[in-house]
Amino acid sequence: MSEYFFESIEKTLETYIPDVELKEIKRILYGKELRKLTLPQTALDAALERNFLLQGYVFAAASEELRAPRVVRVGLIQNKIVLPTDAPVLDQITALHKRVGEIVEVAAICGVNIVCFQEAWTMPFAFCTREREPWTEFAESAENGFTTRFCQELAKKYNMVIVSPILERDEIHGGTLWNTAVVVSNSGTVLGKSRKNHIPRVGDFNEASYYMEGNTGHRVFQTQFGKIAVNICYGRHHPLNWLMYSMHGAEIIFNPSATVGDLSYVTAPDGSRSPGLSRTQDGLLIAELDLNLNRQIADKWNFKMTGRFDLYAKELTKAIQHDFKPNVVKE
Ligand SMILES: NC(=O)NCCC(=O)O
Repeated sequence: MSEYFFESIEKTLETYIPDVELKEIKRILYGKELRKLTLPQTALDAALERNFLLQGYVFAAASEELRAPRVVRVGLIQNKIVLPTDAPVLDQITALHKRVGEIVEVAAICGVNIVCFQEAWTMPFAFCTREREPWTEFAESAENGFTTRFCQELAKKYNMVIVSPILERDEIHGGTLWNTAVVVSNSGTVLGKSRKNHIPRVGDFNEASYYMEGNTGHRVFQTQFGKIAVNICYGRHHPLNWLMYSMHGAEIIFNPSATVGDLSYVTAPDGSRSPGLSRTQDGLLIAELDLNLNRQIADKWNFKMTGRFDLYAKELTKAIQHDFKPNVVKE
């Protein structure tokens, strides 16, 4: 019997569920059925030839009288490693640059304005091995490392903002390691970096000995295409982490990850989401977003107005004290 590979939830649903039920299932799973983005034939051909999936969806917003639509295209790239993990370190990094570079070229044909690579994209996902060498050798300077310079070239060439999550070596602070997303402006300038705030300590996903807890807070980057933030991987399980990026004004929050599931998707403030890519193949997922949807949904649900943040700020300040007494009423 040939080996069975689970490709994606969507593929399985589309293969086995009749159309009428499928429509309803998709509505429940995705909030609403998103329109597929019409992509240029040259891009579709190039993706086929370069052996990666290419999909695109549109997250529309209602038209407004006083504001023009603020449409931006974002791209998310997922990719396998190219060379075996015992190949020379620089060869592994260079091969990944080449692979991701050819996907970015297709993103450019599709008019992507901001592209985000996966967590620690220049290396095999080694953080769950607990080995030191050679993995720490993949760490680079966020400001002028080999990979950042590569991204600066791409950003300039394609007029695209690039979110490049790497293992960072910070020479200014004694060569310490961090899990960092470098944000490169479409001008090619390094806008800055944002470090992973929460480190998983989940069984073998114990990354604490590889890098330190981030100290860049909830930084938001003002780009030509909108205000963006990066909540790296495990940080997604911490609702306050999302909240704080939003408090600082983020309009798009990227969540680059290296994990065990099929989790690469795009979701909008109205709760709708795109399908994910394949669990086994490289891919580029594009979403066309009208950023006006952010305020429309904020006005509809009033979460910021009803959030009672003052109340929580006071309660949390008390709750973190060592002598905190939980507010429990007993008979
Ligand atoms: N890399 C990482 O943070 N993995 C944690 C697992 C997850 O958040 O899915």
